[in-house]
Amino acid sequence: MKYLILVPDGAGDENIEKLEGRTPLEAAELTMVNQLAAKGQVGMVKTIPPGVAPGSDAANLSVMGYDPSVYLTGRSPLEAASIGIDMSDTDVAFRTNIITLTGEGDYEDLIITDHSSGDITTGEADQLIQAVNEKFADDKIRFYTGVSYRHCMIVHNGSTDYELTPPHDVLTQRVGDHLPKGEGSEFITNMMKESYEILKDHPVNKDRIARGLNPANTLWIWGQGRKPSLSSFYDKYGIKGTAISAVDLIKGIAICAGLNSVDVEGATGTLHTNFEGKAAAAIREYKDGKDFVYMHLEGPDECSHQGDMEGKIQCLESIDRKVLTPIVEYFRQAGEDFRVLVVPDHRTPLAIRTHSADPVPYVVYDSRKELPEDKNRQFNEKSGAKGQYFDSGYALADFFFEK
Ligand SMILES: O=C(O)[C@H](O)COP(=O)(O)O
Repeated sequence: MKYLILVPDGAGDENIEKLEGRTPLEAAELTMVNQLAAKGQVGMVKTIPPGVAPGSDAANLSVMGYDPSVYLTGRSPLEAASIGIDMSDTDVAFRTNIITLTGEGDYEDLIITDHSSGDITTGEADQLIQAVNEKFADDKIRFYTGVSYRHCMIVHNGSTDYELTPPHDVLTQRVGDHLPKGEGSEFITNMMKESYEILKDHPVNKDRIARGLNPANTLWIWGQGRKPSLSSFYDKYGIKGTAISAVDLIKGIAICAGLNSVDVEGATGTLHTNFEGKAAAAIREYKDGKDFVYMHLEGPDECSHQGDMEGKIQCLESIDRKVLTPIVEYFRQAGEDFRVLVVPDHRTPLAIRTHSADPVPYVVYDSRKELPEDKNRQFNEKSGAKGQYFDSGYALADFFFEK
């Protein structure tokens, strides 16, 4: 028996007037997932518990079977595990985006324009992180390079008691309206402000500007937390698995849960990721004896943050055609019994360009127990609303992995 959980990050959305009232999941040509839906179960699941911020940290923990209210200590500590940072119990990890600010005048009057600095390459970002460490690193603070615009700051004997804002939640807004708050947060604000002076004229950014790309001209610090402690996935479900993702968050969750994590060349976390390479990596894992693959694709979420509706639909179609289809075809050709769960981790409505905690649709298909075909059963919000509702991602995971 083989299991696949495929997560198109942020794929959930709202009815869109430009799509004649359809959602991107309805408008996209999703041949394979809707073929599975027609002979499988479709419903809705609330991946974000009440009172928890709707981020991919909480949502993917939930879908993987872990209650975020219990296990989530913060986003950055999970990413730190993937980066290879051995956090002590007194360390605090802070997610450190390098973002694009635009405008003139005081730092506080600049505009938060791009949380991803135009999907800056990791190689470029690493040069900027080196410059940041030259300025700020000491025996208490150090920055570590992650993936693209996503990095990590470790503070030894740090505090987590600050109110910090994810930059993708406040795009197009004024810096001064979203600076860190809380006792002792001044050191974070000062680093963010000073980083602008270091980075805005850095050669990497002069080159990016010359190429018409968004510069990565300031640090934006958030997502803080202490070292996580997840129970073993194998102890929970009795199967061995692998996570395949471009981003440290998913790799980190997998590592903390005792799952394998596989890197794929050309996996970028964007609309232009190596879809085929990710599918091929999953098939290799199954051939190598793994029972389960957690396949995460960040692209739909990033398109939503950029307000790119066409890109989101294109990304959803690529995931269906270039990732899900070859894996299902492998199962069928290999004569494997298989069970597939396709579920967004959360909604990222294009209208707000950030996450919402509203329920998302799921498809569960089991090759051993096909339902009578009903082509009205589809992978989207309207069809899902007619099916079984799960009040948590981990309840859905328990259902999905039940023997
Ligand atoms: O900062 C990031 O990695 C993403 O923009 C945040 O969105 P996510 O929580 O859906 O990954």
